[in-house]
Amino acid sequence: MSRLVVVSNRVALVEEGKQAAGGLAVAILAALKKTGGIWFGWSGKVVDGESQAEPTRTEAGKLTYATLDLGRRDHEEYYNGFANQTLWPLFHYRLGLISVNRRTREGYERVNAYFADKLEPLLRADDMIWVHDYHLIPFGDELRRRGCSQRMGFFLHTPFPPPELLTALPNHRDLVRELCAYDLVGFHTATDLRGFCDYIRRETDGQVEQRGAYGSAIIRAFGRTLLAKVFPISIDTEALESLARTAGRSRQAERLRESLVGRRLIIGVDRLDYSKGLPQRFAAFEQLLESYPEHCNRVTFLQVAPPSREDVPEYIAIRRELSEMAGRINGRFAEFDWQPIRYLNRSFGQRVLAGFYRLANVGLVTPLRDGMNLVAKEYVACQDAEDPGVLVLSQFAGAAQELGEALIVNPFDIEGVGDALQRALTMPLGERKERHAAMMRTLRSHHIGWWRESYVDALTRAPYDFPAT
Ligand SMILES: O=P(O)(O)OC[C@H]1O[C@H](O[C@H]2O[C@H](CO)[C@@H](O)[C@H](O)[C@H]2O)[C@H](O)[C@@H](O)[C@@H]1O
Ligand SMILES: O=c1ccn([C@@H]2O[C@H](COP(=O)(O)OP(=O)(O)O)[C@@H](O)[C@H]2O)c(=O)[nH]1
Repeated sequence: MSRLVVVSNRVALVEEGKQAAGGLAVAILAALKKTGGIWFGWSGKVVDGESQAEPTRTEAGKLTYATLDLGRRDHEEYYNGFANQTLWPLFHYRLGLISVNRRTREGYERVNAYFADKLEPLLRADDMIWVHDYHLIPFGDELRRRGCSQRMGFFLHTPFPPPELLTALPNHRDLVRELCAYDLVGFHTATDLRGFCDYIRRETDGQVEQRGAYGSAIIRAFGRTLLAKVFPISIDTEALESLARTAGRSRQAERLRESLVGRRLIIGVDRLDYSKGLPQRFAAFEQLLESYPEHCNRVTFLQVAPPSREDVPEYIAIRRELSEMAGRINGRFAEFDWQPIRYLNRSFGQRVLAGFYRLANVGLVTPLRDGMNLVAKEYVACQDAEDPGVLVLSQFAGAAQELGEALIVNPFDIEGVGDALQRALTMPLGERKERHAAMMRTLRSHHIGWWRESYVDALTRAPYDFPAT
């Protein structure tokens, strides 16, 4: 079996014997432990001056972590700049928020080239290379320029926008050409795959041949043949189910339960990101209290929102906006013994979250656009099958394409989400159980191991030499 080399912007260094945080880290570690290999990327540290000259290597059995500290300028232009102020809003359909400038684009290309310089000497001829996310689109092309002919796959964790939006980016063609340097390009949903195929058809001389029931296409473009395919990421369903059974009785979950003194609980858990639709969500909760005043003093909304990408101006703005909204709504509806919104700018570990999900009558997941949204899946997996809560889910989260039994909402329709909350809070047990059971069937078959194995299996078969039709 070939060795696997995983490349991602963030590397989750896990101490021997300790548990990795987050489904993606668990999946990648499981894949790497099987085949042995390297996990390469940014260390998460920013240093004064230049980026680190040589990677720091940490050995853990058959696995080597190779990480690089980024210099301040590289971090600013590559991560804060082009990745998070251009590609992130563009890929989340937010043209009004994109900033376009040559300096950050050059920084992005420079850091990708520098990463390729540092990984190339560590590679073996029969390695399989799996690159993750929008930070690293040019990375495969950079390796190819250095003569690397190994099998290379890319997985995009965000949405891929339709060509009408993508063409707002200067030099958009270069970015898509770089994507075509990979042998396999994975997306979360059929919508994302369609955006990519439409771009190839409309903006290049390339050809698209659609295949497969679940969504895949052979792409011939820029002198290369590659497979583009849908691989919806998921969670470790079984592990979360068993975690939630005991986590519901943990000290923190008990404290939360006691603090509610019999009130119902709505929960939201998101990075503090404008893509997550938090202002609209707060407004929808306000709408619930306004339209259905019987819930006043009977329902609490807990929103966990750890700050994210704090150097980027749009993230500073959304944080201010949400604090003001929470203050205003609480000021309007609170009683001396009840605070309607508990808004927390901090993160919690998976075990605590599992206990909180288990207690919550409603999981409220309303992004304006989201690649997948693992929180939606985690909420469902953590419910008690005999008395499950209800998932209210945005139609614009990738997860909605699999979890059709959730209450699917349009997050821009504040009154509609308010009504969905009312429906969720009053849904009869029989309907709750049916919806939950159907979603669990999906999550049990499409779990994180299935995602990882399907992707690695497809990459193993590269390079693709499909006969032209
Ligand atoms: O690394 P950060 O800048 O702190 O951001 C955290 C991650 O956010 C994004 O997550 C996406 O991946 C999830 C798993 O596939 C998916 O469910 C979600 O919809 C996406 O938003 C980002 O794409 C990651 O690279 C970041 O590490
Ligand atoms: O306080 C928190 C908030 C979130 N998460 C985890 O972070 C991930 C968020 O993934 P998702 O796909 O929902 O969104 P992203 O942040 O990747 O855009 C999920 O596994 C959450 O359980 C966490 O561990 N602690």
